Amino acid sequence: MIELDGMQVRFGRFMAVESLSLSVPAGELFGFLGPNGAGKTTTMRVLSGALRASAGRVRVAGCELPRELARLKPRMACVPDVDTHYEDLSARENLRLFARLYGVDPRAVDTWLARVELSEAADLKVRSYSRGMKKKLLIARELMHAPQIIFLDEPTAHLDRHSVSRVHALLREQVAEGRTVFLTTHDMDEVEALCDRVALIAHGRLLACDTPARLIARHAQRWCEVQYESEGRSQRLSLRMDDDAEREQLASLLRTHPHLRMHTREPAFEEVFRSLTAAATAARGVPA
Ligand SMILES: Nc1ncnc2c1ncn2[C@@H]1O[C@H](COP(=O)(O)OP(=O)(O)OP(=O)(O)O)[C@@H](O)[C@H]1O
Repeated sequence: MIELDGMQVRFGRFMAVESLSLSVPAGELFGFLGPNGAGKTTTMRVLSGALRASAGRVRVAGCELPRELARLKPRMACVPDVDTHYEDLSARENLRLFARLYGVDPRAVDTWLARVELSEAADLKVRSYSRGMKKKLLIARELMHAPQIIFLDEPTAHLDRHSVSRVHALLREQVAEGRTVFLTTHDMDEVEALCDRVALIAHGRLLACDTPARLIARHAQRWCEVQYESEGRSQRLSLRMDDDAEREQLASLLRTHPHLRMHTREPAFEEVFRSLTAAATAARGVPA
């Protein structure tokens, strides 16, 4: 559904994305992650046709970009990280307007208002909406025409926990129906809960691409939290179980402190993100 081959984006002499190659099949929920300024939004703008790549090949839903953008547009949705509503219209009026533009059955408007839990507020002007409500309206507006490929820039930023679950459920429904979802996020719990696969970029370069579970197994440490008494004082230590010296230190403590308390900490995706981005920053000679 998405094929990037050696895609580059330069702004003047600054290289924002450097030779990015990625392949995302149909029906996948794909997360695109990276620290601030990594090149995520820039990449998404290229994929959705808002920006031309400086080099490389870009293919989305069978359309070669930028040449076949007009053919891609009706098959695609793009939920940006800024609101683009008509603020002086109500939510219902906004959706009706876009339903007409997209050639969608107007009855879908009420269905989508209900799906994003905005039925009660449907006739209020969007100007009075909270940021979370505006984001949910934007998602409804963009999903209403059943696009094959859905791009979302931080779709759950500013949403409360209940709304995050609602949006996650909606996105899972989309992929269950064979559509493809490509989203950016800074929320590492969201990555583990939602994404089939993720790509991690920093400084415009791809660092890793795999399932969250495989990335955790490969890049996250297993920790053991240890608590024991020494010279009348309580001591706490976090020891890495993949490090020979620290494993030996634990064995030694177990011999000398039989009442030691310990528990293992499950590795989380947060640690994959931290370790890979810190290594990428160090490789550029910049202090982390
Ligand atoms: N139009 C532009 N002109 C010049 N530089 C730009 C332009 N757009 C983006 N950049 C630069 O390209 C780099 C990547 O920006 P981008 O917005 O893609 O990052 P991001 O990964 O989405 O970051 P964030 O998580 O903060 O949203 C940044 O250094 C940014 O300043």
